[in-house]
Amino acid sequence: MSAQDSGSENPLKELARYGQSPWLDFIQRSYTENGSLKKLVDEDGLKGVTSNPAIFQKAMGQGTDYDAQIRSVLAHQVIDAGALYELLAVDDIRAAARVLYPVYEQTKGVDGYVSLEVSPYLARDTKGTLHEALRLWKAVGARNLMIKIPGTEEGVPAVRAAIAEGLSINVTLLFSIDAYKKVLEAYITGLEDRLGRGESVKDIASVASFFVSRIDVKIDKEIDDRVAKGDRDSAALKALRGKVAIANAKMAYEHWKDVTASARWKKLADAGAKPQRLLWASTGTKDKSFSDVLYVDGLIGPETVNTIPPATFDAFRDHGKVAPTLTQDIEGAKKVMAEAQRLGLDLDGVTKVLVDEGVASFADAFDDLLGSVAAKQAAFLGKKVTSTALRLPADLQKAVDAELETWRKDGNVRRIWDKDATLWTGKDEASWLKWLDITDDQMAALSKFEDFQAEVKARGFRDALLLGMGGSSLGPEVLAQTFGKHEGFPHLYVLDSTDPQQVRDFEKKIDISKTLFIVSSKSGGTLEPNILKAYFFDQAKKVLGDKVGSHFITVTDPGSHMEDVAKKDGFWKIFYGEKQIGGRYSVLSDFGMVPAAVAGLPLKLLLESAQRGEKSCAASVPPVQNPGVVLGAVLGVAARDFGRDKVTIIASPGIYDMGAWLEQLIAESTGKDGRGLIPIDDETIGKPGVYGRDRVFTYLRLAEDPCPKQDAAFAALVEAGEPVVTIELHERRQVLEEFFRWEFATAVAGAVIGINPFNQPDVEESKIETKKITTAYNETGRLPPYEPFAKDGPFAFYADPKNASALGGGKTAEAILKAHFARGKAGDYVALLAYIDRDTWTREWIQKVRLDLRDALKLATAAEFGPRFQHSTGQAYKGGPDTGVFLQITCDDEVNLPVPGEKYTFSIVKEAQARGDMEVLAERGRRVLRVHIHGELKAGLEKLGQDIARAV
Ligand SMILES: O=P(O)(O)OC[C@H]1O[C@](O)(CO)[C@@H](O)[C@@H]1O
Repeated sequence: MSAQDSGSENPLKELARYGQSPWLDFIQRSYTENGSLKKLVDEDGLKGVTSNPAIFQKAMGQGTDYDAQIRSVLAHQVIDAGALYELLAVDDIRAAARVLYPVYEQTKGVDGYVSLEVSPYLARDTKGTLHEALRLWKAVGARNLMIKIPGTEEGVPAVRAAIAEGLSINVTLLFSIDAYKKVLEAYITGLEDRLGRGESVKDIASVASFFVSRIDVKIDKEIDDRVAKGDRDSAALKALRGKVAIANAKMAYEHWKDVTASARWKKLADAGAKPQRLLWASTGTKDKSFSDVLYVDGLIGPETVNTIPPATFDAFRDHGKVAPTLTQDIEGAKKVMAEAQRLGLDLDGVTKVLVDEGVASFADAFDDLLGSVAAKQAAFLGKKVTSTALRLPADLQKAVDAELETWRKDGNVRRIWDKDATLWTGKDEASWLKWLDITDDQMAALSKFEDFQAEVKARGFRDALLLGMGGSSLGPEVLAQTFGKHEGFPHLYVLDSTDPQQVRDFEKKIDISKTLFIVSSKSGGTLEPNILKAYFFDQAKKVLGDKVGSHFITVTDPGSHMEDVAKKDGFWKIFYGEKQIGGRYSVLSDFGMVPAAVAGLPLKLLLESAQRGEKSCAASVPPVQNPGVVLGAVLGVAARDFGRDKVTIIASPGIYDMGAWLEQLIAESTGKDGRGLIPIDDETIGKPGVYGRDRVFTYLRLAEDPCPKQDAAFAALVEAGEPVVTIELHERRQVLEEFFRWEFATAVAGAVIGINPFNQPDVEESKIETKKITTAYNETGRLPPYEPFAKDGPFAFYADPKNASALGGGKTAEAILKAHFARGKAGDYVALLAYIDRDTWTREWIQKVRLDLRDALKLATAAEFGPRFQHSTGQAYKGGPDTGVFLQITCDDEVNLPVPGEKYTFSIVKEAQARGDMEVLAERGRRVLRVHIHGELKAGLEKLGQDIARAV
């Protein structure tokens, strides 16, 4: 017969007679909304509510309670999973606090509290905990709130500081008397700090959450194990089962009594301070052989709280026994403790482990919770965000899963956002991470770009020509190619070549008198944008006279040479880059935003898409749900553990140019120290049989305009068991989301393979070699001599002695090419490095040749134009894995153009760049051959293509 059936008082209510307040260790929106919580207050004398990450995980991770609010938040905000969780949690806490507020008033602030825990990730971080405690306190804004802080070594100083700040604190995860003593001391000292400053201590409350049942679980297990092994103290050990936790709690209470009786406390009490009450937590019975109300029945005493899980709460209402047990039989409790010590039960060890496990399990629960929120968010956003499907061979998938779990356990996503360089090589990585939150800054500065956009429109430019290399041109090129010309705005062209023919081609496309020139260079010292600026400034001056400067703007880092040039030449505007963002990570900084503004693109929408990318990769999004981490883990693990280091990028025709931007990002970031990923961009997809076993295929599929041929080819790859990552962009502007995601993924892949993804140590070398040659030319008017080792028809072949001798002495083009390509073996790649005009015809030509090579050799191929690729994939070719077989292709220039102020011409620069490139490749022991085409280029290329096809 239950206590209530028998007509006696409700045991829960009766607790009050002995000075104990029952709180509920549970919170759930529907429970608060449907009046269940209020009913407990009214009928059971409930006096408080506690929550923790595990409780929220149960509440939010399952069911649909929160769906309506999530949808409405997502309709108005671009937000990350952590911030979204917090909005929901804060609302829940506020709602529960409203229900409990009458209790708070009636008890004059002794009871009626609702607890909200700081992020469990901060359990070892004093500063972070305090900051978060203050932030949450403000966010909830309820007097009857308690912020929950773990009583770890690092948490204790935060408790003191938070108390001193006037917060009410619930100190959680206490298992040992020692830890509890420190917490009580922190509380008292915090109050004293306030008093010392002349501040009131009246409105502050605190509880110390002493965990009970978890101790028995551990100790009883130790007992059972020893008994099972036939311990000679078996009988004595068994007698302690289910007793140590309560005895331990009683000892804590004895300490509390001593301290609150002290003169030190009396001083605070006289000033109106409330004692920090002991709160019994973890009071659900785990061992079914014990009473289900063991940890309530046994711990009833004055000025204490028991926060009771719902099932135990119901059980206690039904058959709880109310008696002043906490202060009874203290001698017995002492004996239990002494006996435990005599028998060698390791209570100290157990309580230490329990703290670590407690921290870890709340962190696990929080990961789980944030993962559920992130997954829900992605599902509700639907086509507003890109979606990703992995189809990986089982062994790769397994390794990726393991990597993701390691990332979760180690909190690596947070380490990225915390700018922890030790995630990579522990060098200067932290100084290169401003790209992480640049999008938020840009959004805040939106009006600056919109005003500029309006000015550009008002000036009626017909064309815009961006001059830059690598990170300063490839992002803008994607924007220009993907979004096209916008009514009322100039046509955006991007020029990143020193090939005089190509420079001339662009000059012909534009009307100089109606062109806005964008000189784009982070360092401001890069050769190409400088000489291109010199050339076009000179040309424009002929047309525009003194007004020439008003047709030029620059995007460059503060203090750069280009800033000086722009000031001297009276440029219309100077936009600045961020010094803490490297070129290839700069597309969401002004390096992308300025050309986007010029081209008349919808800036807010684009930034919103970029922000979606940023938020989906936020510190709060656990690895499995984090699209940047997942992609980075796949690419990193595939390369590191499976030799699948050729990241093959295929994009739908509408967004094909993404590949060129990705090439630089991936290659320059990861290709160093003999390791890295080799991007294979725009290699027409073939049948599964044409590939080696060194690929990961990434398919950027534009769902609004897909290519059926690509779809079918990818389906065949999946069928054949190749690793395929399909990223679906539902609309074009999601390229901005993907910009961020790939930046993040590259940083992750860099950590997985163990390199610094933010430097480019090998690029500099070829620049130095180039400079030597152009300087020599300026001094002598001639290029240094350079002799081919063989000639055949229109072709002259060059190589350093080592490479030349490796080619076996063949004299014909076919024989030389055959010997060269025969050097490639499984797992290698072939790269065509063409220092020629990059136009439709040459692009088709190079594409055909690379496919001939791929299909014959079963090797991955790269088709690159110089000097463009030097600022992109060049780093990986020189510093990455030694798996490249390079054919450099150069030509006589039919057209040449002067470089104002220099003796050398564009043609000389291009030659110097090709030689510099070749020299460094050779010096690094790479397999490289140069073929120079004399005479007419098209005929020469056609013949070269035929010779290559015959050779392989
Ligand atoms: O913007 P800048 O400084 O002119 O540099 C252009 C490109 O050159 C590189 O330094 C490589 O040479 C890239 O990293 C960079 O994106």
